[in-house]
Amino acid sequence: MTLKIKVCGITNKKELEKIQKLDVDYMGFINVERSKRYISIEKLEDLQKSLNDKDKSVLVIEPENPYEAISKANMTKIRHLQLHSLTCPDVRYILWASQYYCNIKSLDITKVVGLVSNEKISPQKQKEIEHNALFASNILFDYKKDGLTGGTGSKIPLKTVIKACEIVKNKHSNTNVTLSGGLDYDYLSEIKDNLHNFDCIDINSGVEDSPGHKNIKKIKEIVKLIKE
Ligand SMILES: O=C(O)c1ccccc1N[C@@H]1O[C@H](COP(=O)(O)O)[C@@H](O)[C@H]1O
Repeated sequence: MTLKIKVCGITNKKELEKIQKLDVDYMGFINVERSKRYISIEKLEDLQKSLNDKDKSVLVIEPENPYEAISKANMTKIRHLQLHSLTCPDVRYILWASQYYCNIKSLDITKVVGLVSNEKISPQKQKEIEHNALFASNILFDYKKDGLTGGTGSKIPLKTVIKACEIVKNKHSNTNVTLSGGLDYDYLSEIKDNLHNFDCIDINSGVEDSPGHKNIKKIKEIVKLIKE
């Protein structure tokens, strides 16, 4: 299977239109207030009108509870959610309640799991990864700093994230794994031979001129490196 590419943190129509012409599989819109790439639900709805393939949209959120996640999926009609908060039972509830109450059939959930820079995965972290692998359709591994994930621009040690990926696949081989955290062209070139471990890569701050402003040339170089 070819490695998929998600470009995250798109904030404006001009860049969206250029990015969607590239061989990119997913486009992420960040509705997390603490983010420098934050966009409101209203702006997001407007951007969605310029998208040729709405199935490529990913709504990146950090909800306080499952109801907030369901409500945002309902409002935006985006069927891929990337959750930077909540627990496994919450994810289960979102999947059930979105079908039961909102008639949302196929909600696709990416659960973000934060990893830190020390190389060992603790038994507790292993459990967290295994539980998430059972309920989410995709696990996104990101660098965790001060208890938070998202937009840190920092890389997870490769050994650690490959081990984490093995834990997911051993628990539930159908669950996809996305590599994230400070990915840029130079790093991706360096680790190219290890990318077969993952289903998708998520590029964000590593392809920007400034937060929320994507450098199309940098994205094109990565697309060429991965897809050609
Ligand atoms: O990018 C942000 O500002 C952000 C803030 C809050 C939640 C998620 C955010 N982005 C996601 O963070 C990862 C890694 O980004 P980076 O490559 O380290 O900049 C990526 O999945 C974005 O989707």
